[in-house]
Amino acid sequence: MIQLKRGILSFKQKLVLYNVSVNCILRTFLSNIHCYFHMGMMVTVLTFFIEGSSIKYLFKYINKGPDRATVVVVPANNECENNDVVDEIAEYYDCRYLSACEASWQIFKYDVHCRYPSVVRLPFHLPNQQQIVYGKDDDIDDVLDKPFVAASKFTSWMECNAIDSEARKLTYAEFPTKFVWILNGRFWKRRKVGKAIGRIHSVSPNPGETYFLRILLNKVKGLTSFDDIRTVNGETHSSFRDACYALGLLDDDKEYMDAIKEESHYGSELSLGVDELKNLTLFEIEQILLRNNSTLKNFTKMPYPDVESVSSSNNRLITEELDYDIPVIKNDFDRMFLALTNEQRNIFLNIMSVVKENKGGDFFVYGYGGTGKTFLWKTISAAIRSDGNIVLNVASSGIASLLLPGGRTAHSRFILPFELTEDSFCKINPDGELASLIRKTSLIIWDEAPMVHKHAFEALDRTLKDVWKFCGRRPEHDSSPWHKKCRSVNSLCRATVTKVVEDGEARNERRVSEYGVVVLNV
Ligand SMILES: Nc1ncnc2c1ncn2[C@@H]1O[C@H](COP(=O)(O)OP(=O)(O)OP(=O)(O)O)[C@@H](O)[C@H]1O
Repeated sequence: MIQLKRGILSFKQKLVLYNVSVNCILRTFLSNIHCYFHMGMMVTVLTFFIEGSSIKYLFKYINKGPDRATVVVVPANNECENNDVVDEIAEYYDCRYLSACEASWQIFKYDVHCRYPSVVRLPFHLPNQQQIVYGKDDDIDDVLDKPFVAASKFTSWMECNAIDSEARKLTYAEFPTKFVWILNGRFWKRRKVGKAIGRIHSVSPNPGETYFLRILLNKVKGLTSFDDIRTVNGETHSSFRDACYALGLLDDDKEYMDAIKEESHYGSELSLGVDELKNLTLFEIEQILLRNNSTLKNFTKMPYPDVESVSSSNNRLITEELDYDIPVIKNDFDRMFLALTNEQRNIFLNIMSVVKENKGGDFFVYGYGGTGKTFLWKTISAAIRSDGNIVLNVASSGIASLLLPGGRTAHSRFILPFELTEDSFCKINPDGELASLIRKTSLIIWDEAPMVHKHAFEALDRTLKDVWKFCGRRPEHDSSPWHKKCRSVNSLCRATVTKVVEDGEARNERRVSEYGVVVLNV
């Protein structure tokens, strides 16, 4: 932890520097954290330490791209006089500012990025269906005569298998570990140095034969022709699908049917009728297909589920939020609850009493960096989730959202518009799944709230009014919109975090309190 105390920069409470230049500070940092980054970025980081006293921002800032600026280039006075015609194209500059460090790095031609081991993409295709790229004016005969048509990476792999015994020991995906693709000659050659791994691109089951071919390529070695791929135990099958079955790579549905029958003996108390069970199963299949850009409607022989009759418990968002391992969460909660400090425990009990009694309330929590706010959110989330209830953890920034269990950015979770105005609304359909999720939610935790404009809270507030109006459960007499929502069904907490530095502590605290009042008044 670095803190600026009365003009003295201290590093881990050991190193104290007086009147040091930025370079010197940089060197100290570099030697301590074993990495390099831009001078400009470093100064920004230092500024953040000074203002935020948190090492966390170090990691936020090294991931940011280079700064951008709009620069106006004004001609010198004498140029203006001589040149009355303005040539906008000649005056247009598309530039990127390079800091001194980045510029030197580029000048010395150091690697800007590298990946190890390298990944070799392995295309594959059905017979005579290799992809060919050609221009609209190209002569088709010339195109077909080109070497890449006769020898694709995939067909060359089969040719290599025919002549090289080492090659026959490898599947297609393993091939690049021992062989190198020579692009100019269009052949595979044994690898002498280096390391690479192969990846066969995925294929959805929709195209059929291509999908089954991919399954075979991942399993079978030493194939020398398309016929060879379809041959299993000396028998050449008519399709790759049949070859998969013959190899036992695709089992029929019998094992699933047996499992369902067996389960039905144990679950005899289940009250689901046969039709209900069929409908629910079809609904689940439909959900899986929808996630893969398909639908049961594409399969004419398959029945379609009665979606209306499937209860709201099939709301995907609600299911996801309830899909926690409750015994594990309970253990986490017990451990964290015992560790809470008195201060944390008081806040915890205050918030939880509001949640449990369904009273509704708004809370604005702030404290120094590292004082255990995230720890508190985790404990509260575990308490609510272990009771089988829903808590929505959101944060103003993506990085802060990663620290929260099941966290999302507020923009993503509530579909907040990027350009916020005083009339903005979130794109939440009051009749939709997200609205149902919000209505079922016991608590919303919004981390780092001061990082967004108050219009974000106002937009959410307006939208939530619509969401609650839709189900007609909001009491009319209440005066605070947030409160109305909370009180009607759920309790709701907007918890915010900010950092207060020692220098100007009182000023910052006042600003934070003022912001808290603004947010709570939304
Ligand atoms: N009551 C506690 N018992 C044990 N460890 C705790 C407790 N409170 C906080 N910690 C630990 O202290 C560290 C800092 O806490 P935490 O990240 O929650 O602080 P924070 O206030 O959220 O910080 P920031 O504002 O920088 O995000 C974490 O490692 C956390 O696990």
